[in-house]
Amino acid sequence: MIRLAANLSMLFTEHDFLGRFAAAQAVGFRGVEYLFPYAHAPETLHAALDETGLEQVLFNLPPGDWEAGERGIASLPGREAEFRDSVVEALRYAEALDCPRVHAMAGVLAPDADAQTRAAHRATYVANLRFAAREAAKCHREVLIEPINTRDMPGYYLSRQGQAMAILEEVGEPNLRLQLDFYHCQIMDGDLTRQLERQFERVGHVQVAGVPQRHEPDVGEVHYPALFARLEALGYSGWVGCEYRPANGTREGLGWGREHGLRP
Ligand SMILES: O=C(O)C(=O)[C@H](O)CO
Ligand SMILES: [Mg+2]
Repeated sequence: MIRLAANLSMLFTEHDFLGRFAAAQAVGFRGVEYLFPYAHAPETLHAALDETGLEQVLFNLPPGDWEAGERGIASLPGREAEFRDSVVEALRYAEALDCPRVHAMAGVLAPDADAQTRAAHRATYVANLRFAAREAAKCHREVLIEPINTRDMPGYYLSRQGQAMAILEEVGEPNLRLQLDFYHCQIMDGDLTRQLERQFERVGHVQVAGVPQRHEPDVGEVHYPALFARLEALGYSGWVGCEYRPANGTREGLGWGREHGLRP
C-alpha cells in the first residue's frame, strides 16, 4: 500500500502554513512533510498533527542561511559546530513531533572548486553525517541524504545516485539512509526502476513529482504507476512524499492519487 504524505511547503499554499494540515487531511493524506519546522514551537505543530491525526514523516535539518542561498551545511568545512547544533535542534523537533527521520542537506560547492576543496567537502560531509547518524540512533531516528538536481539547485554538493550510495557506504551507519526523489533522479540519472531496485535496501523515503515541470506526478515524462507498482512489489513500507508544485490549485490536481487514497 502506497502511503502518501503531503509536502506542505509546496501543496495547499492557498492556506497559511498551519491551515495546510487540515486541508491535507480533508483530501485523504495521512502524513505530512515540509522543509523546516523551526518557525513554529514544537507544541504548535504537535497540536496541528493531533487535531488532524496526520503523521509527521519528514523535515529538514536547519539549512544554514536559506535566504542567502545556502542549501544545507553538512559538507561545508568550518561549519562543523553549527552543523552539530543543527542536528541537536532537528532531533529535538523530531522527538516532539514523533517524526522518524530528518534530512540533512549537503550544501553548495563552488563550480570552480579545486581538488583540495572537493576533498575537504567530502571529508567534512562524511564526518558530519557519521555524527548525525550516531546522534539520531540514540533516539531511534534516521538521517537521510538526497541527491538533488543541479538545474534547480546549481552547485548542490550531492547530485547523483551513485555518489549518494558511495557516501552511505563510506559513512557506514545503518540509520543513514537514502531519500530517493524520483524527480531529481530522472533529471540527473534516469533509469528510475533500476535505480530503485539497486538502492532499495538503503531507501528511507521516496518523493515524487512530474518531470520536467515539477507539477503533479501524472504531468510529464515519468510513468509513476509503474514505479508505484514496483515499490509495492519490492515491499516498500515507507512513505511517498508529494513534493510538487500543482499546475493549478492543489485539489484540482489530485486525481492521480485516487487509487492511493486521495479524495479530490
Ligand atoms: O529539494 C528537494 O527535493 C528536497 O526534498 C529538499 O529536502 C528540499 O529542498
Ligand atoms: Mg525532494
